[in-house]
Amino acid sequence: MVLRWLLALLILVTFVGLYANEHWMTRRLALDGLGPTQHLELVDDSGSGGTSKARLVGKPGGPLAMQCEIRPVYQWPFCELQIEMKEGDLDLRRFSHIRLWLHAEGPTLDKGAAQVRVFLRNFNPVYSKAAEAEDLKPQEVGFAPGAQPQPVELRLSQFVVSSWWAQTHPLPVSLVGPELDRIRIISFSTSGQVAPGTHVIRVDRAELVGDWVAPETFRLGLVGLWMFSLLGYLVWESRAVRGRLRRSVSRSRALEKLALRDALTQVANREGLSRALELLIRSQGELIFPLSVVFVDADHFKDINDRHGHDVGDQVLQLLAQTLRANLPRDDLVARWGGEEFVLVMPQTPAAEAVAVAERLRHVLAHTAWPAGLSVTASWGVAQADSEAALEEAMREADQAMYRAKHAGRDQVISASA
Ligand SMILES: Nc1nc2c(ncn2[C@@H]2O[C@H](COP(=O)(O)OP(=O)(O)OP(=O)(O)O)[C@@H](O)[C@H]2O)c(=O)[nH]1
Repeated sequence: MVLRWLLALLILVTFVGLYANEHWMTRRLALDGLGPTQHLELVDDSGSGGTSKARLVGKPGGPLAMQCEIRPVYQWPFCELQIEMKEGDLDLRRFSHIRLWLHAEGPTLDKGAAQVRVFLRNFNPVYSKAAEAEDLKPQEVGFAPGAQPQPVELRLSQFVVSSWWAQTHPLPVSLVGPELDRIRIISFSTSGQVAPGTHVIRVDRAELVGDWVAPETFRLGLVGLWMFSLLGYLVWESRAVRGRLRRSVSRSRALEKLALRDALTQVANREGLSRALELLIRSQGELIFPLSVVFVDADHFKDINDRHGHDVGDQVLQLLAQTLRANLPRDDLVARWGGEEFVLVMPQTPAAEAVAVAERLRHVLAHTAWPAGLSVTASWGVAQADSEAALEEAMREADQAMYRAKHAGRDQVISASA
């Protein structure tokens, strides 16, 4: 469930992120010639021997507007509205576009729409020694604002170094191309082939636009996020699988323990006895021999069931098992062989010693307080095994000895060797 929510969240983050990167995560810088950072200046060809005249028009607080009287005195007459960066040059590599709402009017030589040139002037100590406007490398794009829908969006990569400037400023090959890292002046100028007369250039709005995070980088980040999440999921999943495995192993061990124990008497069952013997032989080897096997069978147990009921019979079996278990050393094994029959396995015990133990147990049974005031006795058969190979035979002999005890009148111990 949590996983589904996380997946839904991840998909949401991806879509919102892509949309935000496209529409909201943009960097903008208004070029308005206002404030302490931008300084507005008008330049015309009077500095180059011409007589063209530029002046600011329009209301204060309104759009930047320049009126220019072009007079064909200087060879390349022009007027230019410059926005100078007063507090440090602009690194335009952080932007991708310049967006312009521009208006231009005036006579043209070809009767077409009035043209404007947009300049990005870059400072570089290699060629900007005097730091005058003409020493800044101009990179330009020219177009007729009236001939296209507004705003006009120019990619910064469209700007090329002005050829007229390159001719008078020979540069090493490494510097001949556009440079956008230290833009000091952004300007709007009349076209290079301008007709004499009155011209107006109005900048209703201008802004530099860039991405906070480049779309390629952002998408790469999203791919990284998905990969990271997937990796996290795989780690989490493999841990969960290991946890489940651990739990199921401990559950099956618990079940195995249950399967090896007799449910009624809580001592080992036949399978449990055989596993315990295997373990004993594997860990102790021949050290467990001589080993004695004792078969114990409750006497007249059917009568107990018949006279007092099955429940009392069960209680007798439980008490018999507990009494045997409680009166034997830890190393000795007690198991229910079936019905009212039990087996005792005594490592490092010769038959004579086992007979003595069985006798002692027989006396304990005689003094035990049985349910329903019963007196419960048992018949005992003892046999000795001297090696692993002799174990099965010893079991058979002990069983037979126990039957001999039954036939001899019950409530007694008989050794196979007797
Ligand atoms: N209450 C109870 N009775 C059981 C259980 N398992 C076996 N019995 C009963 O134990 C009785 C064993 O009877 P027999 O094999 O005739 O042996 P016995 O009556 O003890 O006679 P001897 O062994 O010859 O002394 C049967 O009646 C079985 O039903 C058990 O788990 N609970």
